[in-house]
Amino acid sequence: MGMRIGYGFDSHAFKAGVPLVIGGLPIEHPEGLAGHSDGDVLLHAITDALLGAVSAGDIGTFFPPSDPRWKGADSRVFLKTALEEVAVAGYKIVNVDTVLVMSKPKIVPIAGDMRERVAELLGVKPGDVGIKAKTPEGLNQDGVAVAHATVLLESVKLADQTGRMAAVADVDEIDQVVKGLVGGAHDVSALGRKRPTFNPDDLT
Ligand SMILES: Nc1ccn([C@@H]2O[C@H](COP(=O)(O)O)[C@@H](O)[C@H]2O)c(=O)n1
Ligand SMILES: C[C@@]1(CO)OP(=O)(O)OP(=O)(O)OC[C@H]1O
Repeated sequence: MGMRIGYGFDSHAFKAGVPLVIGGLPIEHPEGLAGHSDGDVLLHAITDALLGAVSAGDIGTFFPPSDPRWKGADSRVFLKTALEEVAVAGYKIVNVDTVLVMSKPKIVPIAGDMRERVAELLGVKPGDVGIKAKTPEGLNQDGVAVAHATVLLESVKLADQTGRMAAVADVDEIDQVVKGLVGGAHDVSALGRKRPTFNPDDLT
């Protein structure tokens, strides 16, 4: 089984006097998000997408809202646990895509910073994280922030094999270039590169 997808959704109501944190990024805004934890709607959706991708339950099964330990908790803790579940299952993140739905604040001006923050927390490149935003037009939900997240995972074993196959391709390509330059057959083993053995049985 090489690839897995996951989807997560969350919503929190805006509340005055609470700091606003979305995607681990503190944002200047008169209201924050109410919740048992810090209310980071985006990290909660990504956490659920990761857990769902490896069939490991959901955020509430690990961190029940009835447990006082998670009162005011930093949502990065939830995300870290989900990342551990992904690693234990033998997968790594290919990319993550998200949609935030809220009337305010405007997300696009801070989407670059948010993308970098989320990528850092996930241990991936900013180019592997999508942050998009919509207003809840016609939904009568101006006091609410909603987040949707999808993740794609690949098996670490398969990733290693792909890397090894690429290495084989590299050696062959170099061999062709060298042949073109010096003419005739050329033994790439003389270049000190070991040709990795690829066993298709490893792909099961
Ligand atoms: N909180 C938001 C909501 C929207 N945007 C940007 O505005 C565009 C138009 O949104 P509509 O929901 O009116 O279609 C949207 O595509 C985003 O670029 C935003 O930055 N922050
Ligand atoms: C994160 C938890 C932690 O108690 O509480 P909330 O901050 O209320 O967030 P929610 O998205 O409703 O998920 C439930 C809980 O697991």
